[in-house]
Parts: sequence; structure tokens; C-alpha cells
Amino acid sequence: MTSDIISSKELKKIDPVFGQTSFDDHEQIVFCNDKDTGLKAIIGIHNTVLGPALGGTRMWSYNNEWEALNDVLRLSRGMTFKSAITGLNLGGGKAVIIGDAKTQKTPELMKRFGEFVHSLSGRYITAEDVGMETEDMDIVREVTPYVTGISQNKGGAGNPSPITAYGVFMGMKAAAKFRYGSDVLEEKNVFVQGIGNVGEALVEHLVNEGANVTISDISQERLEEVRSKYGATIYGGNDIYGEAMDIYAPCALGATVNDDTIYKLQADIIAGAANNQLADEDKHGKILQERGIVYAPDFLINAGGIINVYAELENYDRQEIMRKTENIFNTTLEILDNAKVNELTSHSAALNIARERIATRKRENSK
Ligand SMILES: NC(=O)c1ccc[n+]([C@@H]2O[C@H](COP(=O)([O-])OP(=O)(O)OC[C@H]3O[C@@H](n4cnc5c(N)ncnc54)[C@H](O)[C@@H]3O)[C@@H](O)[C@H]2O)c1
Repeated sequence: MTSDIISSKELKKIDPVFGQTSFDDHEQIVFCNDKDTGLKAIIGIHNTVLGPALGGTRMWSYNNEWEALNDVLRLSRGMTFKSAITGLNLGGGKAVIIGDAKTQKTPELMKRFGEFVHSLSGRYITAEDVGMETEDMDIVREVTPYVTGISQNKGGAGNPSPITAYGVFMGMKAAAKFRYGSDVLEEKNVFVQGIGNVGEALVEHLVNEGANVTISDISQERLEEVRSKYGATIYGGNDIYGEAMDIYAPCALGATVNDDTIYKLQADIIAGAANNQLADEDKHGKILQERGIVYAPDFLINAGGIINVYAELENYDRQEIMRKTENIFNTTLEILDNAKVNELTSHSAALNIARERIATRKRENSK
């Protein structure tokens, strides 16, 4: 059958979903629309071999639907590998809501979104991501049990961001140990890009350790707040990628290590919270390796948040959460050593281990 508007030949050329470069054998992609509340969301379920697909919901003013789709495909895939390498029995999923969280997020919209999540009967479990707060997850909880990251007084583990920041701090220390022979960050010049929920908590750890911390954010208000709380220096230049620094910590959005920035970067180490920091994992991972920049794989060191929300499902206590998050130090060091010995990029070394765990479980499941 041919569409009246676009010929089948042209439709094929576009390959709108399965043909996207960021499509990676995702199991299911759900487009959600509700005219009354203005909800437009996409839920991406990448892989459920290890368990239900768990991953946060991001609300963002994407420039177009392609950007939103690309984001949810990349993010949900990342969650699969994050849970796999952290040893959790979870698959990978993520959701994006198209819109401005500051002006378009309403309780009705969140409730409607929760109903869509519920319709998937637990194949996807949501949590918060950029543009979402614990209170939003509490609203989702009113219509579905398939949500984590709800308030502590409602039985949840609360905001996962401080735990994520602690894990990133552990991963950064491991990268420092690998690069400098010591995990002490005192006097190191660390640049934190994005001082939201995770970035701010990371700044606190770094300042407590005696690092020299420079911060950047698109919100002047946040910059002033974090400076006055922790004494960090606000970045005053106009191209952070060309600045001299020891450690670059991307804690805003992904793909900041890309064709435009990678040859300018002066850092010894990249270790931050943002998901999908490498615009092209293979290409940019290789260039970092060639340039001798130690890259602590994002999906490995920002797993504290998923550990925290997993605790809600498994009833872990606080001690167990902290122990698992602290272990990010050991795993990061092992991966960096493994990459060096096998002449792989650190990203590939981490991916290989995650993929192996999924493949083993798939074999076991099919017996
Ligand atoms: N919250 C978690 O537990 C968690 C877990 C894993 C990964 N992450 C990832 O970490 C990153 C930060 O998460 P968060 O929860 O802190 O989000 P957030 O929304 O609280 O903070 C993001 C911050 O980045 C700033 N920002 C946006 N664009 C920027 C730019 N171009 N330059 C500088 N700053 C910019 C925003 O103003 C905001 O202050 C995201 O990529 C998220 O996916 C978060």
C-alpha cells in the first residue's frame, strides 16, 4: 500500500524508527499522546533479558521529534548496559516527554503519563531524570506501581541524585588512581559542567576533598547558589572545551565529547554523570584513547542512581546501597586496567563485560 502523501519509496528511505542509527535492536518503542493534557511522550524498551526495563523519564524541549526519538533510543540502550555492568537484575528502558518541564508539566500530564506506563504491565518501570522531581514520581505512583524514586515518606528511596554523585566521585577517584597513581583529588583542577541535582552534590564531595572546582551552567541563579554554598569558581570564559584542567566532569546533557570538542579537550580525565557523553562511542572513544585522555565510562560511574532505585524493588537498606555504590571505584579501576591490557577503549571494555552478562543470562533462560 502506498501513502497518499509520501510514496513507499520515500518512506523506505526515511526509515523513521528501525533505521535510525541509534536504534540498536530495541524490543519495543511506545509513542504516547494525550490531547487533553498535551502529553507527547516516547517510551523506549531496549532489552529485558536481565529483568524489567528500568530507567528515568526526561522532560525536555527538544527541537523536533527526531531529537526526542534519538535521545530515548540512546538513553534506553545505555540503561541496559548500566544495569548489566552493575550486576542488577534489570533491563534497559527510558522515557522522554516532549516539552518544557518548567511551564508544561502538570499533575494531570504526569498522571496520564503514569497510565501509559501502567499499560505496559511492568515491562517498563520509570523513575526521575532531567526535568523530573520526586514529587512527579509520587503523582505517577497514584496510577501505577511501576515507578521508583518516589518520596521516602511514601516508601521510596527518595531522590537518587546524591547517590549518583557519590558513584561518580568514586569513579573519578578510580580514574585518578589509574592516571596519577593516587586517588586523592586534593589540588586537582576539576571542571563540573552542569550543577543540577547531581552536579551540585558532586561539587560538595570535590570541595570537601580539597579539589579546585570550577562550575558552569546555563542557569546564573544555580551558579550563584552553588558558589555561595561551596566556594566553587564560576567559569568566566566562553569555550570550556579549550580550557586547561585536570578533570572534566560533564554533568549536564550528553554528547559533549564530539567532533567539535574532542581535539580541544585538555583534560587528563573525563568522569561525569551525564549519560551518553561520547557522541560516537567507537570513534570518540578511540580518539580519547589515542590522545591519552582517561575516560571513565559514563554508564558505569553514574550507576548510583539506579542502585538507589533498585533498592526500592529489592528492599536494600542504606548500607547496602552505599556499599554497592562505593564498589564503582573497584569496577572502574578493573575496567581501565582491562582496557589497557587488551588495548581497548575503556568504553568497549565496559560494554564487553555488560554484553557478556546479558548473553550468559539469555543462554540460561533458553535452557
Ligand atoms: N539524577 C540522577 O540520579 C542521574 C543518574 C544517572 C545519570 N544522570 C544524568 O546526569 C545528568 C545530570 O542529571 P541531573 O539529575 O543533575 O539533572 P538536572 O536537570 O538536575 O541538572 C542538569 C543541569 O545542567 C544544566 N545545563 C543544561 N544544559 C547545560 C549546558 N549546555 N551547559 C551547562 N549546564 C547545562 C541545567 O541548567 C541544570 O542545572 C543528566 O545527563 C542525567 O541524565 C542523572
